[in-house]
Amino acid sequence: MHTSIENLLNEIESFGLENDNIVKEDRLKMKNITKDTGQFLTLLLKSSKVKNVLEVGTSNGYSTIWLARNFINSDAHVTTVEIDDRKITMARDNFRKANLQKYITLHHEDAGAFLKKQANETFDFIFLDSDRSHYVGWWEDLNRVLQRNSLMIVDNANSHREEVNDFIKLIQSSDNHDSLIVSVGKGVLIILKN
Ligand SMILES: C[S@@+](CC[C@H](N)C(=O)[O-])C[C@H]1O[C@@H](n2cnc3c(N)ncnc32)[C@H](O)[C@@H]1O
Repeated sequence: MHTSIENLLNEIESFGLENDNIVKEDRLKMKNITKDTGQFLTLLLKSSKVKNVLEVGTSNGYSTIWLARNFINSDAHVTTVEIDDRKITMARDNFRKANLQKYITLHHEDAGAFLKKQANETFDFIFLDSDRSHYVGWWEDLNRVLQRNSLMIVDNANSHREEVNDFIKLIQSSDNHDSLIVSVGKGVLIILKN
């Protein structure tokens, strides 16, 4: 890993953990992925020919940097969507510090509205880490914009199982998808669209 990006990731990780311990309001928490989830995403991207990642839920850009740093000197790209004004500002600042702006497009928008506007099979990897109450409602569009033989990764499958349970059941009932929950970080649901 590029040393300055590694330092920046460590800084953002520490900031997020400290911030989320102090602030009471849910909206103000960073809720970043764990470092091992970042490493897991890296393994998946490095072992594949993924070109067009969609991340739903940017926060301050910690997971986006984990994703985009794999694309340095390539033509692959991360598109990421975040609704919160303050987090958009923080993410933009962190992408600049990481010098990864050219590999990232940040959309300041509701993810549901964003998904509706995307063409079929636009993305060959999706990382879903947003407001879990919307996942079932977003599924049709998430599935529509994902290419076949591609992965969608969903965080918090163990830490917030009750909130993602209906979504997990929906995926498990599909004949066109294989899925598995792995105990990395907060629990990661891996979905393969066949
Ligand atoms: C768990 S945090 C994302 C953490 C980030 N992936 C990371 O690891 O650094 C979830 C984010 O989703 C955003 N969010 C919630 N509802 C959203 C929506 N409808 N559209 C877009 N973003 C949304 C929240 O503001 C929050 O920043």
